[in-house]
Amino acid sequence: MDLKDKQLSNVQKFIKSFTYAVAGIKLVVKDEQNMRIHLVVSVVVFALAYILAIPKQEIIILLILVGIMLSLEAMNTAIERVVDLATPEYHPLAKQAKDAAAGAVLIFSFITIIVGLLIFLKPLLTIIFPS
Ligand SMILES: Nc1ncnc2c1ncn2[C@@H]1O[C@H](COP(=O)(O)OP(=O)(O)OP(=O)(O)O)[C@@H](O)[C@H]1O
Repeated sequence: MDLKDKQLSNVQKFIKSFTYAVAGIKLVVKDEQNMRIHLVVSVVVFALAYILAIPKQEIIILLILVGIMLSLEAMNTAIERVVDLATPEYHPLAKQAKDAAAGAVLIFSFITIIVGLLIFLKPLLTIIFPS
């Protein structure tokens, strides 16, 4: 195998991994209502940011938060699936694993809401109550 073939197979490997990851995203969006809710909220947040002309630095913060939020939701789904695979019947450890994963999503949701309020509250109030 020459260098070109080796590079090609690395590219093919990368494309394969990318395809699997996209399939994972499709699955989470299709199967998980929470993920769809997060996606809709994200679209609304960025539309609002555009309408209110939120500064670029704050848009970047929102992008990071939304990215982490959606990734956490996908990771939560992965944990749920693995737990179901390992323990189809009731088990206290299965409950702890699922509850902890859901807790991780909830913690980050609270943080995102607080940051969202800090970013949006003032511009929204200025529009609602112009002085
Ligand atoms: N095998 C199990 N053993 C013990 N408790 C479980 C088990 N499976 C689920 N639970 C409990 O039920 C809760 C809900 O679990 P479930 O798998 O339905 O997740 P969910 O949060 O409803 O996710 P989904 O987004 O898929 O609806 C878990 O957080 C956990 O407390």
